[in-house]
Amino acid sequence: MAPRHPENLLEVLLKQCYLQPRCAAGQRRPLHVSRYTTQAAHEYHKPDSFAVLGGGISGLASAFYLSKKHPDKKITLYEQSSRVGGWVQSKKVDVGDGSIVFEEGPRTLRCTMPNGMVALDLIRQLGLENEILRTKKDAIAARNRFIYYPDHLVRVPGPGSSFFSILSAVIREPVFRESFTSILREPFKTVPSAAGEDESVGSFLERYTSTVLVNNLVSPLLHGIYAGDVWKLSVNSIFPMLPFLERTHGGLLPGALDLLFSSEKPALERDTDLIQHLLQEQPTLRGQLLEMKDTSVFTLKGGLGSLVTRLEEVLQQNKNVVIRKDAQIEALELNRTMDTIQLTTNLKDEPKPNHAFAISTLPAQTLAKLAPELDSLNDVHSVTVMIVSLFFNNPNVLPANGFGYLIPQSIPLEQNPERALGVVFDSDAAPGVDTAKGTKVTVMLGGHWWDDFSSYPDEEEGMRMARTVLARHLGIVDEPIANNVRLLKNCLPQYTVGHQARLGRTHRDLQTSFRGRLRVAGNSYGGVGINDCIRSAYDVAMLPTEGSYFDTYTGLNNLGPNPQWVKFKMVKRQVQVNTVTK
Ligand SMILES: C=Cc1c2[nH]c(c1C)Cc1[nH]c(c(CCC(=O)O)c1C)Cc1[nH]c(c(C)c1CCC(=O)O)Cc1[nH]c(c(C)c1C=C)C2
Repeated sequence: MAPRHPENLLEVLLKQCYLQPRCAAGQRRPLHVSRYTTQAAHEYHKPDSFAVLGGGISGLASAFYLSKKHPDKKITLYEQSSRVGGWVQSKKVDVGDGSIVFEEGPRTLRCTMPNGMVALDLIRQLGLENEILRTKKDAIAARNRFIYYPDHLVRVPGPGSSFFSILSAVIREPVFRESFTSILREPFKTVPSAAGEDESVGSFLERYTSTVLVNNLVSPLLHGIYAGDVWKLSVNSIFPMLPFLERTHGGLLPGALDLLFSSEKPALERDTDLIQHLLQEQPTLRGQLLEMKDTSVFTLKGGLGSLVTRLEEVLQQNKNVVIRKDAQIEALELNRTMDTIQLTTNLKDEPKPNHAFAISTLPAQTLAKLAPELDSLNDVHSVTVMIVSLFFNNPNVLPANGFGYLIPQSIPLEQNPERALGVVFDSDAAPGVDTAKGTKVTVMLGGHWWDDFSSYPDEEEGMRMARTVLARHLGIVDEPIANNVRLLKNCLPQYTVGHQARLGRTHRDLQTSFRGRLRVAGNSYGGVGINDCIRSAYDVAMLPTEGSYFDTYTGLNNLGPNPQWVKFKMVKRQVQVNTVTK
């Protein structure tokens, strides 16, 4: 399956860029007029102070980038709770012979291009590069990934697997056998020519394969990223390369073959722009990326919570940045006379702050409540996940080692009454975080399975469910010596069919109703991972805050339907970005 971002291709680009001191600039649009460096034609508005709404990773990163780009401006970050960091939180627990870190949200970062590049650069700017703990590409967690089907762990063959091991897996394992024979049962299926309409990932891939294959092999992947339903998530938003190849080649197969063998490779223009920009701005990033080339995923000493803790520290050291915790935004509107963003808050000393412009990193539906003009955002709903982590003092409690496993949608609920999505083998996936000897695992429950639920299990019930899953699936009946349960209510936005059209409408609504004074960033729009959030913060904060184009920037400029594609061509080890393909 094609990755969401053409990582391999971009890795090639980067490697070439490392080798060449100067990356060939795109012919289509010279770098000096890229969206990151566009200069105002004339100044007509002098921003005074800026607001950032929401203190999760996107809000903190937005405030950080704004403070770098506008060192003389006052920036106020408003966070409704008493702590910043949002879903990113690490809890250290001492157990007898050492300590363990429970991640209450995301647990690792990946060096994918280009968003991972921005995250890595942020880590460097925060002075955290020596805190990085890597899981190498040849580590057991990177090599062993499992699906649970129908009643046992099945190893998914990876890129290095031999033809015979794949063949033997297909013959032996029902999950593969049923998937592939189901395609053979539907050999004369007609694949309608692409109408350009968005559809679900499931329905797109079903046209080329089968319902059984989608349920068995694709749904678990989307459980692990979005905790979402493969039949509802949008193919245009999640795997944009697939419909692009279908559209431009009249089918997925010719498109995939072309991708494999052609010297010109497609990529989203917004991504190639960013790569070129970052490599020019931060020359040392090349070396850092090279150092990470053997890394599958990484975390930080103390867990990913160290990232938000450090961001908060750095912001607090900046006298121009104010972090207001326990600050509830009650209303948000454009003050048409002053051309500013007028907030109404619960703050006694600052009930009606006025800002030259604001970046909202609030969840889409929360923003839609504050700004009814942005009603398309009401449809970006989120799912709830319960994260149950358990630590056993037996270092060999797992029947197999690896990243962990995901549970496909094809497992009927009678066989998955706990509605588990998957289990992460944390001790393998992120080794080196804990000093205590033992095994740490995390059971993820809920997601789209809980869509219609009006209430969720409490901590005790969650723990009972997780232990039942571990006993049934892995035979683990040991008593954990430490545990942690966290309910993440509405933590993962769902990019369902029509997501990009919604973003297109929101972009226009932001322009007409807020004239560029309100921009958006965060996980509701262009990606749900930490890398995506940091990239969205970078994008939105780097846009000009004054000038003739100011009114048109919303943070969604390049995220709507019909994104711009470019083609790379390698010429004498340099990269040319020169062909635009619609
Ligand atoms: C709250 C739980 C989350 C689930 N998915 C995400 C979160 C925060 C976001 C996410 N997870 C992954 C990606 C892809 C990019 C990547 O870093 O590889 C994204 C955007 C992959 C992933 N899924 C799981 C792990 C350990 C990873 C690696 C990165 C990470 O730590 O997030 C496990 C996992 N995540 C979720 C489930 C249900 C699950 C099950 C085993 C939901």
